[in-house]
Amino acid sequence: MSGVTLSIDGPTASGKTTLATGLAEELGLAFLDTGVTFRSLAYALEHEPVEKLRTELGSLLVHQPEIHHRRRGGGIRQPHSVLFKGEDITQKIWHSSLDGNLKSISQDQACRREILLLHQRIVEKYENIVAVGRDVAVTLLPRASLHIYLTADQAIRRERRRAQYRDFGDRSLAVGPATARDLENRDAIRAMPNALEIDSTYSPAPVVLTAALRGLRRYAA
Ligand SMILES: Nc1ncnc2c1ncn2[C@@H]1O[C@H](COP(=O)(O)OP(=O)(O)O)[C@@H](O)[C@H]1O
Ligand SMILES: Nc1ccn([C@@H]2O[C@H](COP(=O)(O)OP(=O)(O)O)[C@@H](O)[C@H]2O)c(=O)n1
Repeated sequence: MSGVTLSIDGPTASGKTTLATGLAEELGLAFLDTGVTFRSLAYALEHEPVEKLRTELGSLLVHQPEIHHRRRGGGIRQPHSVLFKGEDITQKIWHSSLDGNLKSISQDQACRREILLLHQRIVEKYENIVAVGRDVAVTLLPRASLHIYLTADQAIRRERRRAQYRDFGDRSLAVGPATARDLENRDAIRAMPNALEIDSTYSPAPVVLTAALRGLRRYAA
């Protein structure tokens, strides 16, 4: 299968990253986590005013997506990384103290437009890519081979996040209900002809991956 593009949207801790990684590994895709860019801007906002981030984003921030080999070849060919003004900030963007900044960035429409331009320049470089976020089907990859909306009950998502970050005391455990943007996005995806909605509440990650691969075969055939 060549020219595979996939979008995955859904609320916090629904399993987007897990599914994207599985698909990237299975199919040898680049993996763009758009949330990483939002988190990087939240970090950058500690150092630069938002006006500068908006107008100079393309030169201030370099986001390299992860690139996977096909499963039999194995492993990650290039790990994801983010450089801000040349400094590698990949490990610095997860701290819960950045939650307020993250909210400001994600609600700033001008910032969202600049972030989208940055992501469009990234996806143009890859023939085979999976992108993950909150609005990627609608904004970034409207012509993807398959659009996945992944969901799970809030209590389950909260429990998963708590388990995931058990050994990372400085990370945010905030898991809210699906936001208005999530629901608007879900409805837009439901209206797309090549869309697949997966509820992972009672489905372990390998089952979700199998469902996504089956969906891809159906729509990309
Ligand atoms: N289908 C699933 N069933 C159980 N746990 C899962 C499932 N998918 C992901 N997880 C776990 O839930 C946590 C959050 O998943 P993650 O992929 O980081 O979510 P997101 O990217 O949507 O925030 C991780 O610890 C992951 O291993
Ligand atoms: N395409 C995107 C990606 C992330 N975001 C915001 O950035 C935050 C961090 O992204 P993330 O992918 O790490 O988020 P979670 O799924 O872990 O909540 C999200 O909670 C959203 O507020 C967004 O608004 N649009």
